Amino acid sequence: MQPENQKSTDFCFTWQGARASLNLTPDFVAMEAAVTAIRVALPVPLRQHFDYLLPPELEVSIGCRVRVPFGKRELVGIVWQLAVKPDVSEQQLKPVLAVIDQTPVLPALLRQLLSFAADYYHHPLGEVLTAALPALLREGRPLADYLPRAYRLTDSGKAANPQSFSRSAKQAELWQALTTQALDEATVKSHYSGSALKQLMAKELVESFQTEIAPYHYQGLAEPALQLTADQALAVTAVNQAQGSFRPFLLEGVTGSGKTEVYLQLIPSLLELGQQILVLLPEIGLTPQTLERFSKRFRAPVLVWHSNLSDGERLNCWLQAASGSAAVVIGTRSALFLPFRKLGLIIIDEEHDLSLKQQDGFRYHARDLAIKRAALECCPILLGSATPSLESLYNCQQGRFTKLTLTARASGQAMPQLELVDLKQQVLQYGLAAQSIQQMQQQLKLGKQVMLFLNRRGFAPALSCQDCGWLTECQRCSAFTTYHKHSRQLVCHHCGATRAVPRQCGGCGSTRLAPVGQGTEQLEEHLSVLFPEVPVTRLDRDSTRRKGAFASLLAEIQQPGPRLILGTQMLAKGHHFPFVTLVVIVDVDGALYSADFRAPEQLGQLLTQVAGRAGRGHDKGKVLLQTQHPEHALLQDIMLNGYAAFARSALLERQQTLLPPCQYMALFRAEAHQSELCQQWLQQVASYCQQQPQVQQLGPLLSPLERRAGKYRWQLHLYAAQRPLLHQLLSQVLAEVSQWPLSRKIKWQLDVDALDLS
Ligand SMILES: Nc1ncnc2c1ncn2[C@@H]1O[C@H](COP(=O)(O)OP(=O)(O)OP(=O)(O)O)[C@@H](O)[C@H]1O
Ligand SMILES: [Zn+2]
Repeated sequence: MQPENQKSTDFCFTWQGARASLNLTPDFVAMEAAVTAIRVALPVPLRQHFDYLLPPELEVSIGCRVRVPFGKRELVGIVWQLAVKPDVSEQQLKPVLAVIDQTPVLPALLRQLLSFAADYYHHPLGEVLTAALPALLREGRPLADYLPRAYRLTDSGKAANPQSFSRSAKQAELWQALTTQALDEATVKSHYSGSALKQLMAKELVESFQTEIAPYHYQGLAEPALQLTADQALAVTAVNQAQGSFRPFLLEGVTGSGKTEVYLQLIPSLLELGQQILVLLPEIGLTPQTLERFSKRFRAPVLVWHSNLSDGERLNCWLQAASGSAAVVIGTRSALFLPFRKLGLIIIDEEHDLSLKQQDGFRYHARDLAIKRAALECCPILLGSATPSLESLYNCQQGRFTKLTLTARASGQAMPQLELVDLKQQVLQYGLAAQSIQQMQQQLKLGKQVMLFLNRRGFAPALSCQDCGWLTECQRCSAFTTYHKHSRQLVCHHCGATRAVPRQCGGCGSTRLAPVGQGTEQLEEHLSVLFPEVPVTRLDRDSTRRKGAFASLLAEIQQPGPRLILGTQMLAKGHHFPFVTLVVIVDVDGALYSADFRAPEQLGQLLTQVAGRAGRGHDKGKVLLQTQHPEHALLQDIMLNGYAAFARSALLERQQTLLPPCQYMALFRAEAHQSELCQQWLQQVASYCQQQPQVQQLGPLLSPLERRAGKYRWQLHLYAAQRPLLHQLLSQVLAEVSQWPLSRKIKWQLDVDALDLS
């Protein structure tokens, strides 16, 4: 019989045993004389292969890191293919300098995912790799350096005479502790003297050794689960039944319907099996509350992953995912590239959120790649939202996703009542209608909280001259500069340029400059005039800049008692505000007439999400929507029929107008100081693309934000009914583009499934 402890070491994570624990295919090949070159993925933004000679004394597996010469530099890359016929002549091949890993750091499944991503987004593999590997691994130190260490007595340590420490109590204390057991690094650091350790090691009485990271042991629920509603129970059963197979689900649950409880109840059965769960969130801001809810529920390690972690913390999370010692990882976009040992389920909350798509460099959509990952892992994936994207709804319609619905709030509370406030011919007080102020007063008097939504940070969108009408503009962008009263600056929200507030008008020299329009900073000031007794909490990018500020402002809101909460779209994202009974949407009119075909969808989502913050506790909620256009079809539709019906008709419209998600799209962008160069370059792309008449073109067009940071911006849209057709054309264009001299004079990008058309 196998002893118990040996069984558990089989599953333990050591780099010697990493191949087994990372589930790798046996692609280790001892290099033979016949092999010509190996292909290495390097972290450089170039669309080409990099082949190297492997000196006969070196051995390497696919997925291992190697150090190679690159121009005058040395780079750390990942072996991607063995035994390739090199792209260059044998004389030009340079040799690999060193092999860093004995066993792969990138398992086969992840390599497959990254290759897919590089192909799909037509992005250089090297940059895809950079997004996927923690920074410390890109530095090229052996992994063993990062594994946890522990301390134990050497043979002479064991034989040491206790009397010999009589002059050092601290050494005696540590030695004594080590006589009973080895101690891990963290324990030694927190409980014992560092210098005592150093001295014991110098005397060769104590030695350090590398320890293993073991898979987690699930110890059950830490708090009782809630009794599910019938809808919730159906959803949980459906996803549970798909365990062990790839199946995408969309959970469309109205705000406050208890989607999180569904996520929580899917997890225990997977933890029993030792599987891991990835929870993707669109924003860092949502990780603390989700972490709290998940770690309170399970006696199993729940980790977070986001860009605010230090390099060391990220590597730690990466190692724990790889070793199976992390049970649940809650993370933003790039968590989808973690090397889980056994992934059993992926959950994406707020799946409609645009932040799930990376908007610079490697422009991937975390939702779409997560679906690919689930397919590779053979596990279910659950996308949750109160306002699903038209993409996901379309996938349900096409039978690719299974739709699950939660139609009512879990608390039994009715959905908030929506009311349009017509601003025409009204005298407003600080941008608020008399009716809004009166209802705010009423709720505050009752001790309730009121939330005001205004999607414009700063004091005012611009300063204007009261004599000649001159407005403060950014010198580098086609945009006005926002007046920030607190920091006494004009800030461009597009390029970030700041300058001191001018004393005089730039047109006529008058000193009569005044703010135009209202931002959150100004509304905050006015609210404390209107309601001097009531505390105001403002949540926007400026008020949450300081580390920890966001969490402490959220904590304020969780306190009962009258309060005014004011903020930008930050407020709309998945937060649970139990004491808010009234939401006032101060101004949406700017968003009603946008040229972007996605604008109505996004506004519908935003309004529904903001409205969904009302009435989540015991008291019923109400939403006031202030507008100059109460007759606008979108507002009427949302108000009378709700998001689900609105989305259905929006999708129909996309079908009729041949727009995504009913068509596939890609966008070329060009930027340069000279506008004509961009236009010319895109024209060249457009002409080339004409060879494929089944791909429709729109443009080249000047982007809605014509100039940013001094550069003019143009775009060319491509649409096709069939994805392969579009992608084949894109590959052909990209091969051409690299040979055009003009390509070096401008900055260009390709954005597949572009969401940002600004
Ligand atoms: N079955 C249940 N019984 C009682 N209360 C529940 C149940 N499920 C969820 N709740 C409670 O309902 C509230 C709202 O749940 P939750 O925050 O999960 O909603 P949500 O669907 O994620 O909302 P949103 O989309 O607005 O973020 C929470 O306080 C939660 O504890
Ligand atoms: Zn600017």
